[in-house]
Amino acid sequence: MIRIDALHKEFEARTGGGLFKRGGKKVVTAVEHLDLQAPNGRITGLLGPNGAGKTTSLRMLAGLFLPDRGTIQVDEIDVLQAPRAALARMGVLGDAHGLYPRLSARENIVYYARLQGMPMDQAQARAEALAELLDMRSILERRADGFSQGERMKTSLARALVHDPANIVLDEPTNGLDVLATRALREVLRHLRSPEGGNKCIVFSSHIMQEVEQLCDQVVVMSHGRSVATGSVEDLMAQTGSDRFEDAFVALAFPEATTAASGAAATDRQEQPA
Ligand SMILES: Nc1ncnc2c1ncn2[C@@H]1O[C@H](COP(=O)(O)OP(=O)(O)OP(=O)(O)O)[C@@H](O)[C@H]1O
Repeated sequence: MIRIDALHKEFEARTGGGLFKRGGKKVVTAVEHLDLQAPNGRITGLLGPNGAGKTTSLRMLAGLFLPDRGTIQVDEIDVLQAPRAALARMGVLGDAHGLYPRLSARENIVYYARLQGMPMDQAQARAEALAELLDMRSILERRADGFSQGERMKTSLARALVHDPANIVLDEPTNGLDVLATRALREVLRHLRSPEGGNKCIVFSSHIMQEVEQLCDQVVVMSHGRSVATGSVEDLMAQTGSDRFEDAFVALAFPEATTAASGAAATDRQEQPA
């Protein structure tokens, strides 16, 4: 189970400048008071437009960035106070897959298992089991440097799952995948969520509505760094009075655009000749 409370992160970004001019600095609030609760046996989607703060939130969850404020707990272990214990309970698939190109898929997985303190025979057995689960037997002995995007994703996912973590965190996992690879990933995530797959707590970020609609039990909509709505796809559609999830998302994530559009429509109606 993952719980995030009042998470806040700002960055100092450089602005302007040029060959003969010094640039300035500007504070960017990437995540502002974010709350999220992701239970076990459920897939929670973090859905938001570009720049909403999804990656920054997941990086803080994975212990890669320190938040300015707020708390993150993984199975009730505080990520800031006990990062190693919290990370041991998490499998993280980041945006940069970071495989060792000279190692085979098997060696990449086994190496990571050994870093987690797993004995060699157990690490090899785990690599075999994950190759079966992720349908990657045919690439297991190949070096990673020629891998396609889908093959890289599978190898990275196997590496993230090597220690059988109870919590799985994925940042835009379907980026660059074709329809078959996307389907395969969806099936794996559904399996991991099920009692047979271990009732995992799965959190993934996306800006693709269909992805979230098909997979998530719960959606947290992010906009401008904040969580602006939480609920099932049906809840969010009912909350916004929308027939389509895309409309619900636009109404929640871009309220200013929706208000402006309905204002313009009202003006148009008033200006219609009788
Ligand atoms: N290292 C950084 N320095 C300065 N600004 C940053 C940094 N990392 C993120 N930001 C800013 O924080 C905001 C949130 O970025 P983030 O990458 O978390 O969004 P996102 O929802 O993952 O977007 P996308 O879907 O485009 O990947 C953006 O305005 C981004 O420019």
